[in-house]
Amino acid sequence: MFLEVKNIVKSFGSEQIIKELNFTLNAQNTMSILGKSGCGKTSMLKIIGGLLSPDAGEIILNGINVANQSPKHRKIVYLYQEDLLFPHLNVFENIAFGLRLKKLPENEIIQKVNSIIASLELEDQSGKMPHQLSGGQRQRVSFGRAIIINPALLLLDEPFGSLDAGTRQRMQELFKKLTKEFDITSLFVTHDLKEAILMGDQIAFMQKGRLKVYQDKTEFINDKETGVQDEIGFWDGLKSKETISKH
Ligand SMILES: Nc1ncnc2c1ncn2[C@@H]1O[C@H](COP(=O)(O)OP(=O)(O)OP(=O)(O)O)[C@@H](O)[C@H]1O
Repeated sequence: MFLEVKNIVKSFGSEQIIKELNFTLNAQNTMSILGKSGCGKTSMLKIIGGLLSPDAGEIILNGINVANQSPKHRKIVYLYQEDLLFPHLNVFENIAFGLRLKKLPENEIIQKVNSIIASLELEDQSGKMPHQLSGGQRQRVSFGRAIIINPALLLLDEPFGSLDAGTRQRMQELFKKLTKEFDITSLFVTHDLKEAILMGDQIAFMQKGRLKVYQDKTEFINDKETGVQDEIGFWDGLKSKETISKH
């Protein structure tokens, strides 16, 4: 198993916000995590990424317990909705940043960055500064910056939350393509039911600090707690009202 999270617990004061977190994830798979506001999703990602210390538990990544390692040693990238691009660097340099830190030869940097820019369909934007880009384009640059350093695990916190429906759909398709192309393993937090189903090889639902991982999408869809049945009921109700009004 590529990622094993074992018995993670976390409290703030008397409030236990993460309760016995246990799950596993195979390499090159995406787990969608759905849950209401305040249920503990961001805290869980921050613990796995090393930005928040758990009170107890283990995070085993590729056979190594990283729970006590600093964030920069974990090879985990945490990407959230408000992407953080360097405002004074253009698209190419924002994406190249991680490689420059590693002091790779210039020709290798150029080749790698241009190849990612092409995969992200950003060829025409390469010289632009972040403030000259649309929200969806900025989000793609963030992906590029994350992917180019080959993270062992990518943590995505509602990455498409601020995008309009059409851009969001294109980003979902692009993300699917890139995860295959770059062998990415990821946890994908979303508030959107459809997105959770589309993006995840596995689906989990968080409620009051407890994570329930489903065996398959059917089990997730049939669980009344997730809200999928209410959604289906809503559309079915609308359809039958239309049928009645047509007659
Ligand atoms: N630094 C902190 N100190 C005290 N309580 C905190 C802290 N950070 C988070 N919490 C609490 O922990 C709980 C979980 O917060 P978290 O941000 O993980 O939720 P979330 O599921 O990501 O919510 P959202 O979907 O709204 O982003 C909330 O009750 C929140 O108030």
